[in-house]
Amino acid sequence: MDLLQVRGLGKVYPGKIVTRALHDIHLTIEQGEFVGIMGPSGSGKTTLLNLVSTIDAPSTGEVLINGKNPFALKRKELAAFRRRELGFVFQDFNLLDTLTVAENIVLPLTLDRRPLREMEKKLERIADKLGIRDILGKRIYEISGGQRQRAAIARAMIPGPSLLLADEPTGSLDSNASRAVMELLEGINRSEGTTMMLVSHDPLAASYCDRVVFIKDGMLSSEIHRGDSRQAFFQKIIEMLSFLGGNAHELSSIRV
Ligand SMILES: Nc1ncnc2c1ncn2[C@@H]1O[C@H](COP(=O)(O)OP(=O)(O)OP(=O)(O)O)[C@@H](O)[C@H]1O
Repeated sequence: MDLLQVRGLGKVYPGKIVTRALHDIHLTIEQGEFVGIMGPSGSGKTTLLNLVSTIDAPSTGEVLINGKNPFALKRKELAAFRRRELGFVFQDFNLLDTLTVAENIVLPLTLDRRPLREMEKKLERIADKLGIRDILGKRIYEISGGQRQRAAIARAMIPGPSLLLADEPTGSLDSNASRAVMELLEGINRSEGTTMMLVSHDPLAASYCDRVVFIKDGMLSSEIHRGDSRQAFFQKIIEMLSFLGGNAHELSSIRV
């Protein structure tokens, strides 16, 4: 079943200099698929993620999530749709520093006014899954970057979203923490069947996906599938990035 359908999507940013950031994008992501979006700086990756996540509205075309067009919803319905159907993971974690890990994780359920018992049960389950049970009482400033990202993933996953959207989730992490975070995302994708879309410059992170779609100059340029070997996929991703071009610094942080 198709979880995400992007049809003829385009985005033009108006202004003194008009920027056509995306042009006629067609992309389908199946239920349970883990898809990476890569491309040179300025190619339109974040714009695509912002349109799929309903943060920004398209200039042309449409986005369907579970067959529903979120842009057709009223403001309140859209807020509820976002809270229940979509999970977000960001490079800089977006956690509230003065709250505990547990308070941060249950925040989406608190906003949805879920019963306390349900929150506790879900918190326990997700904390076990992400290996952060022993830090639930700590405040965000007391934990490491890798632990912060795990807490952010737990917060994104606790409502049971249909689609998890991750924007450079390893961008602030060292290679060991990056690997651990990607293994967790891959594990959740496999065990919970959550569909995932990841935007990243990091070939290591992208190599955990089932498929990587490349964007260049606001258009889809190609896609490659993982197959059995993550190592071979990693190599293919690097070759494709070199082929597509971009700035040298984008490839300078490659971690094998
Ligand atoms: N709010 C905005 N207003 C005007 N132009 C924008 C806006 N956001 C992005 N752009 C432009 O749209 C194009 C695509 O930007 P986008 O951020 O989607 O690229 P990206 O692939 O995510 O880049 P990076 O890898 O550097 O994050 C760029 O030319 C950018 O300058």
